[in-house]
Amino acid sequence: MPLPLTIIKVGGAVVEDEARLNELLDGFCAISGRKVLVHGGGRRATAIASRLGIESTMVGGRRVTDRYMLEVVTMVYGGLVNKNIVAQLQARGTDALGLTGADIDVIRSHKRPVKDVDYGFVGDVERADGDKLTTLIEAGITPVMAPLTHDGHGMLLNTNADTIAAETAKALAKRYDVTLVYCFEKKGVLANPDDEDSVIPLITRADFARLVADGTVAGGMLPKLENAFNAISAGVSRVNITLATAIDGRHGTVIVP
Ligand SMILES: Nc1ncnc2c1ncn2[C@@H]1O[C@H](COP(=O)(O)OP(=O)(O)O)[C@@H](O)[C@H]1O
Ligand SMILES: CC(=O)N[C@@H](CCC(=O)OP(=O)(O)O)C(=O)O
Repeated sequence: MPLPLTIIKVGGAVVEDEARLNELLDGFCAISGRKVLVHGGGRRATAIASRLGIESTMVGGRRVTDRYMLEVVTMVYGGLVNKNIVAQLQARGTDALGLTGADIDVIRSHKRPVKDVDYGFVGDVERADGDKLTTLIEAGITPVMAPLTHDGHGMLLNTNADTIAAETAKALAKRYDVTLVYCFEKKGVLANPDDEDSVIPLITRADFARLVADGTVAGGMLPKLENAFNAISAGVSRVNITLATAIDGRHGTVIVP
């Protein structure tokens, strides 16, 4: 029986809010056994870019990234957000190591080809290195992954954090019994986005298609669900979308293969 491993992905609204982030990090540290934290920080990047006079454009929940925005996200995700989370985990006695995809070549990608939309410097993942992550994890280290990847030719690329979480989960599912938890500021996937308590307990692919078609699911929930289904179809044992203060797997929305 493979050993259990938990991957928690924390979204931008929680990263942005010190009290909520602290609560999430307390919860993360309380999880026993092997674990990985993946963070976003999209809202922080939008705010800092705006202060620098750079406007943000999102298409289908993903950021269009020109060379100036790439500089901003590199600083914000790889520096500000990642290093603060690592320091907070160290303060709680968790031996965390912050990684972008370029560090130890852990996530390789290529620049997304231009189709209907030119996303600019956005990376589509080719592979995540489960072996190197396993080496770190088995040495007692907790990886903290930022939403940046690289192309192997010196170019950093912006990659949605939900994708980083799914690709990391898939790579680690070859060795571990992986639970992937997407946590954010809502209680789960909502049947009515205006009603915070309208959590859909369980979603199949057919439900997802219907929820997109009727507009119930939109924006940042699109990459989250696309990645959630990708993960559950590729060997990840459990995928859950839930509130950042309810990461024990007993709340929120469960993704069904
Ligand atoms: N049906 C839905 N249920 C919950 N959230 C939804 C739904 N449809 C769209 N959303 C939006 O998706 C957002 C989550 O996406 P995003 O902001 O990218 O989160 P994260 O930073 O956690 O990845 C929610 O804050 C909400 O506004
Ligand atoms: C290409 C792309 O969309 N990259 C994302 C990466 C950060 C992210 O996903 O952050 P959240 O989890 O907070 O949404 C972005 O720049 O917004």
